Amino acid sequence: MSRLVVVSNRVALPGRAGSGGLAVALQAALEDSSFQDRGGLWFGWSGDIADGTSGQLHETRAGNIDYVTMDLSREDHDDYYNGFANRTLWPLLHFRMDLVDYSRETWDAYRRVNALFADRLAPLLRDDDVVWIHDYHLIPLASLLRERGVRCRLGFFLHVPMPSSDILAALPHHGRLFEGLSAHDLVGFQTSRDLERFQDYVRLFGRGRVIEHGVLETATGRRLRAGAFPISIDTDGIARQAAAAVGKSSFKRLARSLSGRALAIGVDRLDYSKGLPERFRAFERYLQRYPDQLGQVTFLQIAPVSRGGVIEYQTLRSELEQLAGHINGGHAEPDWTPMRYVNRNFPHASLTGFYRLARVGLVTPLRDGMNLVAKEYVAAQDPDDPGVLVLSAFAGAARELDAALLVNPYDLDGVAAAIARAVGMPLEERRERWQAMMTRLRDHDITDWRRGYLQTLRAA
Ligand SMILES: O=P(O)(O)OC[C@H]1O[C@H](O[C@H]2O[C@H](CO)[C@@H](O)[C@H](O)[C@H]2O)[C@H](O)[C@@H](O)[C@@H]1O
Ligand SMILES: O=c1ccn([C@@H]2O[C@H](COP(=O)(O)OP(=O)(O)O)[C@@H](O)[C@H]2O)c(=O)[nH]1
Repeated sequence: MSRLVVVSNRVALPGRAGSGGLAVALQAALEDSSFQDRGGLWFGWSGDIADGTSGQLHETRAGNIDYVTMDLSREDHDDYYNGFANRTLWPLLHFRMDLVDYSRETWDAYRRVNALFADRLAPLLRDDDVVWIHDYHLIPLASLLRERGVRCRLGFFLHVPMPSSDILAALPHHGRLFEGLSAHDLVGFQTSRDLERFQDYVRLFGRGRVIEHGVLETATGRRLRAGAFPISIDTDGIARQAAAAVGKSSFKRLARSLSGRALAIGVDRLDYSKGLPERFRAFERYLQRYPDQLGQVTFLQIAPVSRGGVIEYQTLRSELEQLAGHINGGHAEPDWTPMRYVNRNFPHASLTGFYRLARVGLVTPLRDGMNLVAKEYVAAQDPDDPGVLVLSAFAGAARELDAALLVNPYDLDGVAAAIARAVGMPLEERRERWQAMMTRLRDHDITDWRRGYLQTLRAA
């Protein structure tokens, strides 16, 4: 059986805390016991900024996984990660043309860092490896590996949305960037909508052809497979962890602090794609519109700081601080604060308990590739008394979790109404909705995602 080599910008290094669905999901996929005996290599950025130049490698091993990571210099980190990846591609891929940065320097740095990834990775590869490259940071990597003589099977998975082709075409270098994808044997997306939009792009702007659904011919005449592979979670593992969390002090402290009130919870990186200002405003709208429920719900928003070096994220942080203060200032009582806003990162072992305690899970991104928090919230519920998921129709997860209360995150009245409905929902309806979502998550867990993708890649 061939070795699996996973390549991503973000690596979940053993013993290092961090948030973000890609690292959480890949770690779960690689740790799966049914896979462990084959072993694997995870290659990516070390998370550290070097004093000098980029490229210093670090190696470590845990279980059957080798981790090889590379430092970036301050300049490369600023221009590749903060710059082209997170100020150009991230807003573009999340339908935010208004936030796209068009500077040419960061595009050069993006190409340079991808070339360095290729230089360092190519000597580590064997011809019978299966290489699985992840996300928008590394779109050109496969073509750069091919230029360096790499012949093994190469797959790509995009964790974020694929926007409509008209949006992609607004990027000055879109042709050069996206033709790099054709060096892969398989390109995977989160949902069939993302796949369809990519096929439209290849047809309308990429000078390629759709031979049949999921089989494309690019401008260079090369054929590649493309498909939808919705990422998932370790469903049973999360359920077990949540049940066990009830005995933990973090769970008990939070439960005590609610004084019998219902909890609504949001857990998101502090990112404008997550729709946090809209969610805060919708919660305020709920407080205004449903006076009969006033004082019954406490909203806890956990939002660890993310990409703090990027100006748009700094601005968002200030906006949220103001909004949280405004909402509490206007609605708090001497014995009740409607909103709690926390910028800390919590380990999964605590988060799963918080999810289980929450009567309402608020997951309302403006756009999201998948959103694993939505899936984790469902898996963490008590089957006898499950909470209600309020989920944005614009998250990839909404395609599978359609038994949630689906909302348009821009429609504050609609979100407020969904919160009120969730708070008052009878037990029987909560159980029915939860059961439908949990069945889906048990059938399509993280192991199913990894197997489905890799089987298709091996067959491609
Ligand atoms: O690595 P960071 O810059 O700290 O950001 C964290 C990750 O954010 C994005 O996650 C995406 O992947 C999730 C799993 O597939 C998905 O559920 C979510 O919708 C996406 O936003 C990003 O795509 C990753 O590369 C980052 O590591
Ligand atoms: O304090 C936190 C906040 C988030 N997460 C995890 O980070 C991931 C976020 O993934 P998601 O797909 O929801 O969004 P992303 O951050 O990748 O855009 C989930 O597994 C969360 O449980 C965490 O471990 N601690």
